[in-house]
Amino acid sequence: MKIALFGQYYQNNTEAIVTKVIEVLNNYNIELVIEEQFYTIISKILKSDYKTFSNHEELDSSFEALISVGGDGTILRAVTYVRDKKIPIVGINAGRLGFLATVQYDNIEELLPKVIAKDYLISKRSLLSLRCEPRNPDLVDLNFALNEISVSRKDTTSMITIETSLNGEYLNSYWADGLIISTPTGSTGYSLSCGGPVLMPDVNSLVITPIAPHNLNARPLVITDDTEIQLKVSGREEQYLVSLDSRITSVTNETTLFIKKTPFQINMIEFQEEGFAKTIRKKLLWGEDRRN
Ligand SMILES: NC(=O)c1ccc[n+]([C@@H]2O[C@H](COP(=O)([O-])OP(=O)(O)OC[C@H]3O[C@@H](n4cnc5c(N)ncnc54)[C@H](O)[C@@H]3O)[C@@H](O)[C@H]2O)c1
Ligand SMILES: Nc1ncnc2c1ncn2[C@@H]1O[C@H](COP(=O)(O)OP(=O)(O)OP(=O)(O)O)[C@@H](O)[C@H]1O
Repeated sequence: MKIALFGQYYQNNTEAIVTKVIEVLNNYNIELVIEEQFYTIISKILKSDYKTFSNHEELDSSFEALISVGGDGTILRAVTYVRDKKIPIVGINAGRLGFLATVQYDNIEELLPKVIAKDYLISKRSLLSLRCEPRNPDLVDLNFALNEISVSRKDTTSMITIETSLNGEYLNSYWADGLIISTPTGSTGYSLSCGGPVLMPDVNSLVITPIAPHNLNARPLVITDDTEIQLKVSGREEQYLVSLDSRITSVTNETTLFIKKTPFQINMIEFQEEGFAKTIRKKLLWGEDRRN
């Protein structure tokens, strides 16, 4: 059995986490294949040599899982390796919030054997893809997002106007700092900070959330996830920013954006004892209100 390991940083707890992961996998004779740059930064703590991978083409369905060591940002990056290959992803939280990275250091010994035994649930996560007209060379390869695709103003304090249509039907022109098109997974990220609703991860919906809209009646809107969203941005500056999760690029005002669900989903490993409801209580602190 083969498992991939991915991370981006080496900090205080990296050694403890990686050592524990290797110890558990060794006990089960699992072949570990480590992402090349992560391998370089953790090589000083490794006691043997490992095979590496350096791009998405080197991962395939022969991998039983990918372990991401870090925070949510690291999981978002891990997704760019996994893409449509269906390799289940499990995140060990070495960061701050770790909303998507649900395994804590103390649970590694208990939960990793469950990954090996496939004793887990798969939470299927939808993603968004972006098509630009005219074509944008920056957005040819990595044109998908697990959390959200957003547009926002660039090099100006002026608002932008985002003319928005759904399946070709005009919806609204948002006059705002920007607009977020969020997946259910992303609903607890940027969209939530801008007043959007929390969606359960498996609902077939997307959320359109304006960022600081000056049309005060503009509110976050939940739409079905088979909708194609078309955006046309105008503003004082020639360019605006488009983000796909943590990645960002500049786009000119003449560009029309078409956003829709990708044909593939990401398989997130979910343990019975660490479901979404528990994550909301723990990480969004819903459980802290003890009045009832
Ligand atoms: N004002 C905001 O809340 C804001 C602004 C920009 C980006 N973001 C989020 O950050 C993501 C990019 O992550 P990064 O690490 O590059 O940026 P970052 O370093 O600014 O971290 C963003 C924070 O958002 C949290 N986060 C990310 N995805 C989440 C999710 N699905 N549910 C709950 N929390 C989540 C992370 O744990 C982290 O604490 C974006 O996809 C976006 O959702 C949030
Ligand atoms: N492999 C790692 N080992 C130790 N610490 C890490 C590792 N990866 C990430 N961290 C710590 O977590 C921080 C955040 O990591 P990352 O960018 O993956 O997540 P994030 O998007 O900021 O989300 P979160 O709030 O969940 O940490 C890093 O700055 C670092 O302090």
